[in-house]
Amino acid sequence: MSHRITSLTVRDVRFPTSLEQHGSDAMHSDPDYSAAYVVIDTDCGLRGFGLTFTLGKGTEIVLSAVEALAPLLAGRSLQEIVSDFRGFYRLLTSDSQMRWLGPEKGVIHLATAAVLNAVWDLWARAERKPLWKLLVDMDPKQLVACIDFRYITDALTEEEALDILVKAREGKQHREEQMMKEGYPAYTTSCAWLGYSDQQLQQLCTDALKEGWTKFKVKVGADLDDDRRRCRLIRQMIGPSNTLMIDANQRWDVDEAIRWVSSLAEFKPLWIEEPTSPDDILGHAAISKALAPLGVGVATGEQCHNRVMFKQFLQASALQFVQIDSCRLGSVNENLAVLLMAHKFQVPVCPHAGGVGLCELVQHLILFDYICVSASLHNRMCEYVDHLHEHFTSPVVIRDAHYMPPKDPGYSSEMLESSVTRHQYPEGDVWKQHLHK
Ligand SMILES: C[C@H](O)[C@@H](O)[C@@H](O)[C@H](O)C(=O)O
Ligand SMILES: [Mg+2]
Repeated sequence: MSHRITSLTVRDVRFPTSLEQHGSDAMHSDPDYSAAYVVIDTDCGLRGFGLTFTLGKGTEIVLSAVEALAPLLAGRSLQEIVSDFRGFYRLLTSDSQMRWLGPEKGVIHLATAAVLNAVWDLWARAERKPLWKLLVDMDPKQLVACIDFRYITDALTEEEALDILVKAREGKQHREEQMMKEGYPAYTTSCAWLGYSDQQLQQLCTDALKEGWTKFKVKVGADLDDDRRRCRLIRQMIGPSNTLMIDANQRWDVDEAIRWVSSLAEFKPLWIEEPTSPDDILGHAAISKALAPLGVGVATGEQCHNRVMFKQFLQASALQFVQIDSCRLGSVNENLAVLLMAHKFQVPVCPHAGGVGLCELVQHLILFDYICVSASLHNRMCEYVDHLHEHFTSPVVIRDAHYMPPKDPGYSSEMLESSVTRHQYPEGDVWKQHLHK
């Protein structure tokens, strides 16, 4: 079957999460978790669903960018796209007029992510496999053919990428079975958003410990005394052997970051996430160097806009944890490049998730990473946030603080139509209520 694309629609879907301070951090005090939600229709009735994540205002700008890319898909068949996926990725990212808007960064790249996520979903559905399994079953040559190596060959060549994938075939079957049984380890960020009170933090942390969570992330960066109090509280609750991470969401200058984190080091965080501007590679390198003696690593990636940036972070030893994001990078294609580079540089990948739909999507990528690339769980875990899963047709399944591999065909990116209609901005019922208050 050809699965020829007949139309692409995109909708502005917003959830009023800021009302309860869910998702709040030192830079984003009122996030309304939102998505530019894409649906691709084909002539045989099969549909592909994709999204990119936003924080509310400005989602309409992403919608315009998606609409600008849409003609590049019209009339093409799925086969035509995936048989030269590298070429199609390049077509989308290198349009000679639209690339001026990026290239491969900002709103236009978020749009690329949303569109290509829908194409990957369509492909996995056409193959009747969850996306992670589609990737796991793909031949290394076919996987490599999805990646645009332009700008990264000084760090990773196509031959090296192929070699990594071929070598990792050993033990692959066993790792797949292990994932089916145990799932992929996760950590939770749901207990300690910056806008939560100490009491709320204590209650959520107590509940999470009961549910079997052992790894916790706390938001920091607005006020040092508050941070010390909150980190002490959570460290006392989780005990010395559980894992604590801290996340400043880009709040500091480089020296300030070093000073601030040094004074939180007694609480033994595994990493400080986004200490400074996500574009400051040398700044992150300086912070990494200064904090290494204290046993604190640097993590970043949720706003690292493309593979070229990740390449330089890795080359400059500027990060110790790579946080890929399913909706920031150019979909699976670009994420594959980053997973393979991280493996070459021997830096663990701990994906960014949460938001709306990010857990649903990125679990597929990290399962693939373990089964077919890294073959290691050392210092590795995938973020989990307990919001908005009920709006998806195949929500994540967490068992004992592990992501259980999705079974439904696709990229787990389809939202319930009723949720989309209710949350569409500004005409959905949820927004009519809020906007008219
Ligand atoms: C605004 C968002 O909730 C962020 O705070 C969130 O993505 C966060 O950085 C995270 O690491 O989960
Ligand atoms: Mg973060």
